[in-house]
Amino acid sequence: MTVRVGVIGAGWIGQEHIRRLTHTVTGARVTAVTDIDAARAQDAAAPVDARVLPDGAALIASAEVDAVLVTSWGPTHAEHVLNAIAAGKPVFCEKPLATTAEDCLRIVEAETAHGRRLVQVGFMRRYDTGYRQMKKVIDSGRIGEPLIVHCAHRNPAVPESYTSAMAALDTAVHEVDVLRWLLDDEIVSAQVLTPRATSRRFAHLKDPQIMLFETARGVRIDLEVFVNCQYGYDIQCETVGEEGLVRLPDPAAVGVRTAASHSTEVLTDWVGRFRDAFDTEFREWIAGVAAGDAPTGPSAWDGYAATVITAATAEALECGHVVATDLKPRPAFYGGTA
Ligand SMILES: NC(=O)c1ccc[n+]([C@@H]2O[C@H](COP(=O)([O-])OP(=O)(O)OC[C@H]3O[C@@H](n4cnc5c(N)ncnc54)[C@H](O)[C@@H]3O)[C@@H](O)[C@H]2O)c1
Ligand SMILES: O[C@H]1[C@H](O)[C@@H](O)[C@H](O)[C@@H](O)[C@H]1O
Repeated sequence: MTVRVGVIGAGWIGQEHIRRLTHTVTGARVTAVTDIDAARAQDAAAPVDARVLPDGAALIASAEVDAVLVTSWGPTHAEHVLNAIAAGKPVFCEKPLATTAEDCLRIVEAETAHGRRLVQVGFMRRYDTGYRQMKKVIDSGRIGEPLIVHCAHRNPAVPESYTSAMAALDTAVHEVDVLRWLLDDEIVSAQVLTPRATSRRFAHLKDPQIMLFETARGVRIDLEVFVNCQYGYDIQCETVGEEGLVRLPDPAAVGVRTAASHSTEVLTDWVGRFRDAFDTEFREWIAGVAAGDAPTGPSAWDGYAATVITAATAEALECGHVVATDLKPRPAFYGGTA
């Protein structure tokens, strides 16, 4: 069966995923595209022979759409995801699931009432080979109980529209998700320290930031978010356990020795760094939809947790104190005990 996908939002990542679904993933075809910018929708739809539909509601209702991909702006996600659940169609939503805890909970309630998982959230790091290897090592017990995690998330530069709160909401959100999954633990509090600011930033921005998280089992996480680091796109993660440590590998790159130096290239953006992870994420999602299986990737509950934890982190930046995340108990529908 070919899964016919409708795409809502044909911007940067929407276009990336349209290309991916068309040229990389087998068993999928993009049949419909919509964007509030009609010209952009047309430009994205034409090369893949997809139909342009007037809005998200029309796309979700279309008989030519089996599954929905939401890649519009964050504040619009909840409406599209809720419409897809009402239509009983599988929906893949790029992060964030929604921008408020209330909207995330509306999605959780709607999916629970539907009685079967339909929603997957686009946290692609869970599909990265290095993170998957780290998880295997942690789960095997080889490094003993995890105690501390050291992370860095560095972007070369960000535009003027990027705000200090986005360091948590837009950037650290990836670590928040992948660490909850890696450690199989919940983040219970957040704190943010602001070192001396880099001169290579727009004046309104607090950059870099050091985020400190604590999990329910007492693991401490430090995360440097530095979005004007200049030198490249660099993701680091090291988990220290009672009997050893495991470190995320850097992407494979040839070593060059010349003129009395040894160097390897550092990537410059997330598109290249996580290309393989995005490919695997979409291959697995499409295979599941084609087989009629419920999604196994990041759930609406994970989307809710990420939104709540990153909001608490942004609040911690503002107030300078430790902020409790105060997550609701995980419902049984999502593997919890509540
Ligand atoms: N997983 C990742 O690493 C990753 C990377 C980049 C972006 N994202 C997420 O993907 C989403 C899109 O980001 P982007 O960088 O592509 O943004 P973008 O601004 O390039 O594209 C968004 C597009 O959505 C359209 N749009 C907005 N509201 C709409 C609506 N209601 N209906 C139809 N179209 C609508 C806009 O016109 C625009 O073309 C964001 O939520 C972002 O956080 C995820
Ligand atoms: O939306 C992007 C994307 O999620 C990247 O993976 C992250 O490194 C950036 O900081 C963020 O702005």
